[in-house]
Amino acid sequence: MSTYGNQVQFNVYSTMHNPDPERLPKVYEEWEEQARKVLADGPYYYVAGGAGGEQTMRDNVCAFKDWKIVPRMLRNVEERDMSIELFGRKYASPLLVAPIGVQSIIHPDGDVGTAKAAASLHIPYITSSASSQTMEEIAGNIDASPKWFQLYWNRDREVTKSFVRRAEAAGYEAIVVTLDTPMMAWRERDLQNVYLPFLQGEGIANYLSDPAFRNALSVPPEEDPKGAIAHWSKTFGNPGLTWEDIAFLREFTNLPILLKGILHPEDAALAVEYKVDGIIVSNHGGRQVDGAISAIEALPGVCEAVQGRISVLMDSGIRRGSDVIKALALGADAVLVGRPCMYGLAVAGERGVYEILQNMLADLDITLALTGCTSVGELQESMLQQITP
Ligand SMILES: Cc1cc2nc3c(=O)[nH]c(=O)nc-3n(C[C@H](O)[C@H](O)[C@H](O)COP(=O)(O)O)c2cc1C
Ligand SMILES: O=C(O)C(=O)c1ccccc1
Repeated sequence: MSTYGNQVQFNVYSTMHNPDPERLPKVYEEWEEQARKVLADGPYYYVAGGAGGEQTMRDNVCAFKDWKIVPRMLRNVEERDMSIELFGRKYASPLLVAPIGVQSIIHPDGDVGTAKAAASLHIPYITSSASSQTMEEIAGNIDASPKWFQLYWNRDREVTKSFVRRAEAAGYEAIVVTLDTPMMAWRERDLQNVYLPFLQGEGIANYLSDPAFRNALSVPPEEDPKGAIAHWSKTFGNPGLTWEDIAFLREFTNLPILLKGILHPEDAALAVEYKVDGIIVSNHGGRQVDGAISAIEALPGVCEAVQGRISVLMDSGIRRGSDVIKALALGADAVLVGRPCMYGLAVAGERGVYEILQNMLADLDITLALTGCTSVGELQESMLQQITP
């Protein structure tokens, strides 16, 4: 047997015979602890912090505990397959790397390092509109590996259109429109640390290199960087967005469109009506609305509304293989891994992200087998028991 899962499992276990000289953690929480040690307060809390009192951020992780896996036995789980299909393309596993902006504040390897780590494990990478390196540079570093582009809808529609065309030209295979961030939330940590990386010109590479963005400036960013940053701040978010803008985008591109940040079943139904290809159930890692429902709690209601008509992905709280199992059993087709990759990046750059993802894949493959399944498609809600507090 030479499945993908078996290969990652073998790679992970072989380190028992040849211990890693860097001694990178295997315990997930240790990555978090080490990241805390290597990052200064500003960048650390930018990544690890959430909106308001951070209740939703904590709930995202805790709510997974309300569902317990009930494993099945004697089911011959020797041959396994973690692959999935989305929009007519086969992917090696149900993991994707979540779009995360400003990775230059975490490690000099930045977005390119994270993207390369994902690519070497055949995991799709979602480039953020707020990436530190341009979408073209990131794409150029991962060649034919699967990649999607996350769109922050700019107030200037010409910039938005230009981003989509650039993403198409650079080989991105889907557009993820993030809906939950028309403005930055009330983030007490960042306010206290007086830390907003964009104001230092971090995370705006796609804008500074964009012809439509540059057109709107009276002086080029090279001559007046402060003016360019000020223009970015004024135009970045778009609180005026409505479903009609989604209808416009549907006409504008043939790439699959996913809406990220859906939590309400009625919005999920609207997404179907507006003919997008998928949604991502997410509360942005608890970084936007404190007090919002956790993503895993929202998932069953959303899947019920969608009835399999479009793809449903989820993020916010995925930390281990068993979390992936639960999300898939509750109806997700795939999940996005966010902060864990950033802790890996902080600790060991590209190599750290690779380790985080490889460990999660191996954990997922093993836990899938021990649950009594040979493919992720077999996962269903009847394999979980909900514990009501
Ligand atoms: C530092 C940081 C930056 C992020 N930047 C973006 C972004 O640019 N675009 C986006 O759609 N989501 C962004 N997100 C949200 C992630 O895509 C994802 O929804 C979130 O991290 C999931 O929560 P988790 O990481 O706690 O599992 C960001 C998250 C973090 C932690
Ligand atoms: O910080 C975030 O959560 C986020 O989505 C973002 C927004 C703008 C630029 C960079 C990241």
